[in-house]
Amino acid sequence: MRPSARVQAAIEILDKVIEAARSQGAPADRILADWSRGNRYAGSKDRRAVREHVYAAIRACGEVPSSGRAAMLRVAEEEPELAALFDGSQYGPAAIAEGEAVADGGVAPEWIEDRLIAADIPEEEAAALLGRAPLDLRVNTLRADPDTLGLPEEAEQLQVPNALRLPAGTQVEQWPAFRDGLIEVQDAGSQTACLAVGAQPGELVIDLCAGAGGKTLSLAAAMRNEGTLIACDTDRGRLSRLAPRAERAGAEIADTVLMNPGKEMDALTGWVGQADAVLVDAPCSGTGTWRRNPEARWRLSPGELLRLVKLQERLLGIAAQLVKPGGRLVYVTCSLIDEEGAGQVDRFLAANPRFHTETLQLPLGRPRGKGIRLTPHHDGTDGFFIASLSCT
Ligand SMILES: C[S@@+](CC[C@H](N)C(=O)[O-])C[C@H]1O[C@@H](n2cnc3c(N)ncnc32)[C@H](O)[C@@H]1O
Repeated sequence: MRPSARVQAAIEILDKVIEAARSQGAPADRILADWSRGNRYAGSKDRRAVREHVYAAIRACGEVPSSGRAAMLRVAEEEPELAALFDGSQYGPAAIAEGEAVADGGVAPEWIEDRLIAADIPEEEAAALLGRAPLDLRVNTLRADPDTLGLPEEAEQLQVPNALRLPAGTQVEQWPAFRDGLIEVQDAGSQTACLAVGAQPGELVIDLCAGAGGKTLSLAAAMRNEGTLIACDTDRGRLSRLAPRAERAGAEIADTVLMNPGKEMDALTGWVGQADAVLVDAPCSGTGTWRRNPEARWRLSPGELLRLVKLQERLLGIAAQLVKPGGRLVYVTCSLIDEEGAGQVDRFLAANPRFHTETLQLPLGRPRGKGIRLTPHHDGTDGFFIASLSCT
């Protein structure tokens, strides 16, 4: 494909991404994959270039743009080489007309920017939310020794124990170390959240929102496969991905529990007041993960944020019932909005006098309210809020 044809393809894909964002349709990655399947003439370099154009435009536009072309013109305003490709050639985009609409820039829709400002996220921190995430690995200590693990590429050792960093886009899936479960792909912020749980061998630990088990596997390693680790979720598809991952990682103590949304306690009655630690890695707006999923900010609405805040509050209430006296409840979100983080914890503590805040000693992050906050700008990780609450 000629460079201008790649730009036109990206514009057409962006039109679909915009439509899908408005109607909560397919994510951008799926739309790109469909385009690749339907346009076999596009080689791997074409596909990579088109993808880069699409994501550059998504990152560049804070609000949902009016069209794919307006979004691409936003990028072209900053990049003269891209603007030159609007040349009206066959398969390329039409020449730029005078006064043509260009999408607004900015970090996010205004109402979200207001929430970030209220959460004391200054402009440069907010901009870093849209950078490119490196590839972080966790050495799986159930299978490997971090000191003797040889990897095919130079990996930077991070402050977080067992965490390594490789450049964005490194393909580790084919590495024997990955196939054999010696390493896991896991953001260093996510690894830090697991450290906050302080899971010990022999304990009963419940991962209430385990998803596909990214944190569960880390907890199993911290527990050295000794004790009981219960991984719960309401999403059958996600939870079903945990078992093969656990097998690869040699995480033998992880048991899964599928819960009914709204009736979660029905599946948890056996553990009331029993857990040494409960991790609530709550469903959230994901404002801290825009580096991986910049389109998420086009899909969030005030109503959806409110729904998530209420769900988080309910999940905290469930977790509180499971923690034994002397045990801990660790609350984590990958959001930087206070309503989902520091504010949520303040409300919980006010309503649950049995719980009080534990001071966390973590290798990354800064205090925020009664917890710790990690940001891409300050910590080089996804954005997280982490709080540890102990039960008397
Ligand atoms: C942030 S993700 C968890 C990610 C996972 N812990 C990891 O490290 O990969 C939040 C999870 O909460 C789950 N969830 C949503 N509603 C829930 C509910 N009512 N009870 C438990 N989990 C729920 C979602 O299915 C999703 O997997």
